[in-house]
Amino acid sequence: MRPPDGLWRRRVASFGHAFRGVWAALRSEVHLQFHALATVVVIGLGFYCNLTRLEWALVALAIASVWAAELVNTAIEALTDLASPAYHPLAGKAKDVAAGAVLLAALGALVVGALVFGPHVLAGRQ
Ligand SMILES: Nc1ncnc2c1ncn2[C@@H]1O[C@H](COP(=O)(O)OP(=O)(O)OP(=O)(O)O)[C@@H](O)[C@H]1O
Repeated sequence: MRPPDGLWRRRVASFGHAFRGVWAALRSEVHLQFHALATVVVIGLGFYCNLTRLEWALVALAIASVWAAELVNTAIEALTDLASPAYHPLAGKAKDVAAGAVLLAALGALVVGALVFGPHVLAGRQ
């Protein structure tokens, strides 16, 4: 069923807000710029290694989870700085926990990268 026009406009606007958020974070966060570079390198390597569909799916999930964790971390950092510019143990906890989410996503991506690309690299050396 087709939603009313106003609903479509709101949905399109929501996408716009979301892309604006990604762009704003990308411009301000050096970590995200590094992720962008790493994403391009990994995708290039994926084509070079001729990954299977399942391998691409794992790599895509790993890339997306690191981006998602980094974006949430950026949002929590901004909110924490707004709510508590002065030192507060809870503000520190919020930032540390958010950073922990990025760390776990990055470790997971590292494992996926090693398991997916490792055999291709080893096969290439034989
Ligand atoms: N308002 C605060 N109150 C208490 N501790 C804080 C506060 N702000 C930052 N911290 C502590 O300092 C650490 C670093 O905070 P900071 O805001 O510099 O983030 P960061 O990890 O350097 O991220 P980025 O480099 O992306 O800005 C936090 O993880 C937290 O432990």
